[in-house]
Amino acid sequence: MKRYPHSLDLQPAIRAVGTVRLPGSKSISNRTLLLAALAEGTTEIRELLASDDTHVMLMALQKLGVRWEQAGVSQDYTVHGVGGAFPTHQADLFMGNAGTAIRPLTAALAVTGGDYTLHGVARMHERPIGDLVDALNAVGARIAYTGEVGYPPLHIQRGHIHAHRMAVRGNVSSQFLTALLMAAPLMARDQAITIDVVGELISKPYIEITLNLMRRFGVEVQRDDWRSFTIAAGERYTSPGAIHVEGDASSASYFLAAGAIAGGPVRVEGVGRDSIQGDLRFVEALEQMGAQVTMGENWVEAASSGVLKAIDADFNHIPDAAMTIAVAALFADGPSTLRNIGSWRVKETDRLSAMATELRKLGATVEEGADSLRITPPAEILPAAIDTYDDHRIAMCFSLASLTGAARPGARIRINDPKCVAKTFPDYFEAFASITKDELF
Ligand SMILES: O=C(O)C1=C[C@@H](OP(=O)(O)O)[C@@H](O)[C@H](O)C1
Ligand SMILES: C=C(OP(=O)(O)O)C(=O)O
Repeated sequence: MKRYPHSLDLQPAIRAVGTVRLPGSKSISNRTLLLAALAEGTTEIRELLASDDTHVMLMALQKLGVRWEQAGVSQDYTVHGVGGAFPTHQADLFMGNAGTAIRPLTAALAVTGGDYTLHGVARMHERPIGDLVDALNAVGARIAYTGEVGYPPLHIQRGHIHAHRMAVRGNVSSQFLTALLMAAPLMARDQAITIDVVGELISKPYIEITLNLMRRFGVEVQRDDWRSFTIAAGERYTSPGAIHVEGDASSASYFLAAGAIAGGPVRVEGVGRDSIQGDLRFVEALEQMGAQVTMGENWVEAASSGVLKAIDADFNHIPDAAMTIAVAALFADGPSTLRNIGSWRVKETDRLSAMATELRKLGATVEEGADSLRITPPAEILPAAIDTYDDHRIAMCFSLASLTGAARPGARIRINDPKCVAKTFPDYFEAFASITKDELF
């Protein structure tokens, strides 16, 4: 893995311009790995993301007896599907801090049967999983907490699943519904299964990614809006042969915001107008702020010729990319408000509180609500050492404060513990350096 120093100093840059080839989508990579493992047949996965989160998924699948090979030093993998049940019935699995690994694997292991323990880094043991465990145990799974109730570590034993209807709460994380949807065909052997969402569902576009990939692996889900999802009896995953992983739209947000703040154009390659990732809707927020965005089949570009406009919007549908808007708001012409982002509190860190603290270091006035942030930009961005809380997105989005916008110049930014970017984007700072210039041409 990459080596970064304990802290990284970013000099102010007066222009952002260039092209970045994006790493693969985390959400698509980890879903594809699991579906390929569960499917009948062999799947070629092209351009899988290389990062901590995909590493824990690959290692877990290996421990579960799934065979896969990497083609040389490329990010192309061959996964030999096991056709429903994992060959290894006992395993201790380290999940790091990957929500996209622990949640779907918990459901898949609980319904296929065996004796498994799942644990992760300290923060993983503070991230809720109770709604998913409740939904599974209610239909006969046997999942126990070995630490605090409601949180990993988990001990999964063979249960007796008898379900034609399940219910799951959707207001803490959409990953619980994603996990049940992906595991449902493993349960729906003789009868259809309906999953009802109880209460509000957050982060909805991630469910579209789940349904899209399930469809590519041969399983069609009938849905009633966002309320209930039905998987017919006898559906099973079959390999589509090959799957190409799109570039990561959340990772794209940093470069596109750089183009919007500091002139541009900045182009990202690997994701484009047919993307299945909701985070691409981040560009709508950039446009509202006054940036010019253009999009092709496999690229997106952002530029700006003036002062960014303040924004007041609901960001529930793009919780990850919304962090990028919070830093872009430093360059706006007035106070911005980000609403409906309460899920930030249960991610890599309490992101609402951490973002407020770090934005204040740069001179911003920040009001932290229960599920919102109001950011008033400073007259001048102050030099600061940004703490990253082991949160890759904090490390990445605060790099933007080193850019010079039309409203105010960027500052000298130190990023403490930058290596946390390895969760989704190990080469982030090299890619960022490649588009920042300290002279106009
Ligand atoms: O399903 C997914 O791939 C994800 C869903 C989102 O989580 P929540 O549903 O918990 O908001 C997002 O923040 C996370 O990075 C990836
Ligand atoms: C919330 C995130 O990750 P996870 O998939 O672990 O939930 C994230 O990547 O911002």
